[in-house]
Amino acid sequence: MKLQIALDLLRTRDALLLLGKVAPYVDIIEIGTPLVKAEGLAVLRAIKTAYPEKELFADYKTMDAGELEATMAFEAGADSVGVLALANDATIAGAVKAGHTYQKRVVADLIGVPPQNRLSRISELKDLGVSHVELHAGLDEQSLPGYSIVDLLKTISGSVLPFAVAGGINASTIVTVRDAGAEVAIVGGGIYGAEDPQDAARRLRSAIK
Ligand SMILES: O=C([C@H](O)CO)[C@H](O)[C@H](O)COP(=O)(O)O
Repeated sequence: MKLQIALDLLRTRDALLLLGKVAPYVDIIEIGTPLVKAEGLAVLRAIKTAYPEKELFADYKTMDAGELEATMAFEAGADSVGVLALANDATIAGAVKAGHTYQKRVVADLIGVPPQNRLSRISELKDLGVSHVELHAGLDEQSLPGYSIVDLLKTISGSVLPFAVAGGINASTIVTVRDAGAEVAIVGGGIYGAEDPQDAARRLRSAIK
């Protein structure tokens, strides 16, 4: 299983400072939605230039204009881009088309897809040419009483596509995520919110190696 850091920060400078401490422990660098909204395409260029050997994921959460937004991300250096699974099939198909054009990856983010609909939507996404999905409880959902990553993981069992998982993963839960069959564990707050982000990243890496 790969480890992806979600840079949900607001400044490129802070993202680069954090990466200076944690990059050796992660496989994929995610430009978080708040960061790309704050800094635009320049943050993709800056981080790809600083870490050309790392896979760069642009967390666009695209809901419309799939081909255009994916193209923008790919041309700025992203190796993969996120489109919302809730988007219209035409949006998904547009993003997939850009992925083929640039030979890069499109990940469909299941955030907001009701649990009972997830597996059927994954099958539809596969038919639309999507190759990877993300099982995702966002920051707001995580803050609700009773949120449990174990319950989240139950809803992906039987997926016909490889999946990443995001939803408040930390050093105590990452092994459960791996054992559920995830291809990628995405960790944001568990690293950037830790007292010692480098130690947090090191412990996450050693838990799954
Ligand atoms: O995608 C995310 C969220 O929607 C804010 O943009 C996070 O990057 C993702 O949830 C991972 O972060 P943590 O849940 O803090 O690990």
